[in-house]
Amino acid sequence: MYPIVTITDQCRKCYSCVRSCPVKAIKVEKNYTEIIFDRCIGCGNCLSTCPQHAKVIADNITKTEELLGSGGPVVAVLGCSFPAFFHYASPGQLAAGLHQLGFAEVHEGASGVELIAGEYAEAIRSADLPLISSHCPAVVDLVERHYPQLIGNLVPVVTHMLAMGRFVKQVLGDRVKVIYISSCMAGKFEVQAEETKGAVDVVLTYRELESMFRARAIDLAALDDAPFDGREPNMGRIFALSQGSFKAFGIEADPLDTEVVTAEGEVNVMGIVKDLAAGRISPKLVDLRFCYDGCIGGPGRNDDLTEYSRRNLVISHYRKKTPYRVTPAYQDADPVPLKRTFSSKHAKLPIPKGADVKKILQATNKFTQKDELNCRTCGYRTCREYAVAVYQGLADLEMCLPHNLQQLEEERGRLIQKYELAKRELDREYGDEFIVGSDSRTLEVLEQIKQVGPTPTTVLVRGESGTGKELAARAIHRYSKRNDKPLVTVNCTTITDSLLESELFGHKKGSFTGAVADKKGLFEAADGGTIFLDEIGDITPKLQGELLRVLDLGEVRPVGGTVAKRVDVRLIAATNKSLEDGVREGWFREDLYYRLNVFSIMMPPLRSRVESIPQLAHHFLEKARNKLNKNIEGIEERAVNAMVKYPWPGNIREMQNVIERAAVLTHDDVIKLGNLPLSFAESYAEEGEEPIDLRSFKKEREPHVLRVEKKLIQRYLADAGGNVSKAAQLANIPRRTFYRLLDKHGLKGRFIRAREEEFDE
Ligand SMILES: Nc1ncnc2c1ncn2[C@@H]1O[C@H](COP(=O)(O)OP(=O)(O)OP(=O)(O)O)[C@@H](O)[C@H]1O
Repeated sequence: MYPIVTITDQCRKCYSCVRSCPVKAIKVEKNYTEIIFDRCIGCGNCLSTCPQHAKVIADNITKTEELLGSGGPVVAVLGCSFPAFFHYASPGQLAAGLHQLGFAEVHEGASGVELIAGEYAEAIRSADLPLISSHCPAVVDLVERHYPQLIGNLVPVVTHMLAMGRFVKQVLGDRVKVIYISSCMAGKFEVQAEETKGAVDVVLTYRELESMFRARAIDLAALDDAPFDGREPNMGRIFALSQGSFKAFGIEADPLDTEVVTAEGEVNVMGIVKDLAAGRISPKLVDLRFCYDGCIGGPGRNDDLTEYSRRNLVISHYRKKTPYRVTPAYQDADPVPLKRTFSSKHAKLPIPKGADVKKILQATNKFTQKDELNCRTCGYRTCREYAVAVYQGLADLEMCLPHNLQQLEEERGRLIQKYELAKRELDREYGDEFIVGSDSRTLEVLEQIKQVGPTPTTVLVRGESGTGKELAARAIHRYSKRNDKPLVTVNCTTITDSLLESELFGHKKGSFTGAVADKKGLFEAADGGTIFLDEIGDITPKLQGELLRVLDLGEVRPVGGTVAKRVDVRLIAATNKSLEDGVREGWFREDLYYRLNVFSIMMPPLRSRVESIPQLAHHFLEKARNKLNKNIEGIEERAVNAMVKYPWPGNIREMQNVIERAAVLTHDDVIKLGNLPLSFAESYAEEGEEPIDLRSFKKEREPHVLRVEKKLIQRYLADAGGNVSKAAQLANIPRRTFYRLLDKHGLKGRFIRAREEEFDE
């Protein structure tokens, strides 16, 4: 298991981790960033810099608890910096707390420092090339993974942590499990390495230990001191401090010395390692620690304390006496093997050619050197470094912020253009003359709209389907003082109830499956403007309740949220259902009904707007002409009359469709009666007819059929210019049948005569 885990859906790709990673061991995936463990040195920078806490330490508590519960002996070894973390308890109280958790013995890691001190002194004596200390696992990883040419420079001695693990296991036997507790992250990587496996079983951070105490309600400050086990350390206790290793190893540090170099912190360490690798420096020993302030500044440090107070706490522990249970087994133990080897873990990445880098730079709009801003927002120091990382698959193109901004700007321009087009299209669809008609009912509706438009009153628009309810809502908004703000239209029947709720009121992240982020609702989108809820009769009582709340309190509460937001929205609702029936039958809330029905407008059906039919017909022709881009000049009078005569249902949309269809069908520059569906010709033919005798269907039908048949024959002949063969073709019947029909209706002689006269001329 890798010691650092990415919580992928928490990552927002801010590239903080990329910026803070000293060895670029972060790969950018589509939705998150991931650690490349082959390159990672375990410095822990990505943990502390992630603002979303998307990089976390893998859980070692479970493993620790498993070991403690297994019945075998488990020994705790506390890192040298422990006094700087558990400042609220004495070392003895901490030891007592660890015993309560089930640890058989508690040791100080500082003893391990004293175990390896002699090896260090010997290594320095016999070295013939610059030595690099190997007690900081992050430095060891840095060399093994990124500067393998320096592997021979590493002091071939285990860290004090591993020395302690080997020491405890040598005395107590291999059955014992050793758990090392410190502020170090890299230690977690170190115990997994092939060369050092088995010495320490688990590495915990102080914070993980603290949460174990909390889970078991162990209050350290309330415990009596318990003695430590093993060998009592001395100078090893100051190892965690800056330059503490020299004191602990017995090396005299002299500030004027250029042979023994010491450096802490990422920048200094990286600088010295680079210098060594390049052969620019060759001191006798470089003592490196990756963390600033040494090990008391490790990634798992106690951030409540300053470096100064952490240092003081360690020094005061060094000076004080700590209770120890001294046993001969440890005092007289044989020396443990402390040598170790290192190996190259360098993962080679492909090296791009100049042309590859250039191509990547160009893909992010960098054509000249001036375009390379080196702004570092992508996490890389220079645009070229970033381009190389893209080539190596570590970074991706969308990480370049200036490029992204430019793309957004371009995209914005494109969207504005699209929006303008769509708006123009809409204006064409719902032109200024939005409600056409001069019949008394339409005029009455227009008057109502003009009156209610400028007020803040809620309006309920009623009427059959396709009678122009939405048109009326748009007109009301246009007449209102909010007409510079949005009109948001919602059709309440097209989506499910739960989705409609989140669409209208918004939702909080995680409030239901798929709610991956907070989302604003349409009420918020319409703030300052108007919302039009079409088919309001179809919403469920639960949603009716929420709606009532918005109307009463003027605030919306997002799904899954607790805090309501104020909105200023005017509501226009429409329905083709009888809400009164709804109230009676219980599917519509009475309180909401009264709240909506403050001002209601009834859209008249087409059948009661007969007077306006010619006007509407020309209006719809105009629309069809624009839509089809066809040059149609008008509608022949017969067709208009047929439409007036036609027993329309209520739906005006139907009339619009009839005209659009006719406009598609016509080959001329006018729409003719024949372009309308057949039923129009029939009803036109009935014009002036005597009242129908409903008593005998057969008797009544015959003359109607004959009349229509005759009219049709005449129409086909007219359309074919009197040419019988062509007329038969248009009617899609045999020529002989057509002749028979001409004969039957007494038209034969007339037409044939007419044709003959035509030829004579
Ligand atoms: N008086 C009118 N003048 C011009 N066009 C109209 C008129 N009435 C209706 N229309 C047209 O008829 C179509 C239907 O209108 P609208 O969508 O407003 O009706 P609706 O009552 O809201 O329909 P539904 O009940 O299906 O939601 C639209 O294309 C609209 O332009």
